[in-house]
Amino acid sequence: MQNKITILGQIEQNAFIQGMVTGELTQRQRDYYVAQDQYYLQAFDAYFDQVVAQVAPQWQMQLPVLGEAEADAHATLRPGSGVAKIAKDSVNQDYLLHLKLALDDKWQPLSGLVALLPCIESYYLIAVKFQQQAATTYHGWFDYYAGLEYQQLVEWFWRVINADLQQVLPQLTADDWHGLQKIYQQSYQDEFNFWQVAAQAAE
Ligand SMILES: Cc1ncc(C[n+]2csc(CCO)c2C)c(N)n1
Repeated sequence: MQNKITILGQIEQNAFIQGMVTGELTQRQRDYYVAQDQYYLQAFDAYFDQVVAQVAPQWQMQLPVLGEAEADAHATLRPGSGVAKIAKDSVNQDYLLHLKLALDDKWQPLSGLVALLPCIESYYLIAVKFQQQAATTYHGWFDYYAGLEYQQLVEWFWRVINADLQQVLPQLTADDWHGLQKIYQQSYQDEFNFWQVAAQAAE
């Protein structure tokens, strides 16, 4: 998991994240991020449902229900009319393809959960890290992802992955284990790339 820490560190230094912390993002950067994320979340929701359908009913029942606050978190980025004209980019497509392939991997739902975990946990870890120092401009974003409701979703993922891992561990070969680590790793890399292209969209 060493690499996770490295990539998360890079994400934290990314210019878009830092712009949310200091309150200095251009309209174009915000529009670009929100446009890409609308495409992303649409696909993500379907993948998420697919994975949840494969976990034990006991876990399904414990899945925290998120309210509408996430849309508000996005709204704090104040997207403008430029959003509608931005097409899905290749970083986004590569990320979604990676998720799709992970959901077809033989270890389900584990490989799906492991692929989706960085999407879920990285936002929480970023928000917790910068919540105290973030300027008021985009504070709603940090408050939402560091908040109790979102934290419960992250903890659900960690619990379900741990339980599932315990169960299948005896059957996992070294190659399988390596494959799962690579899936997790790649999602972190794709998260980083996603922030990078948004940062680069500055005018
Ligand atoms: C590129 C990208 N990666 C992760 C998230 C975070 N995220 C993914 S799904 C979801 C809500 C759960 O239904 C959240 C918070 C994002 N928004 N965009």
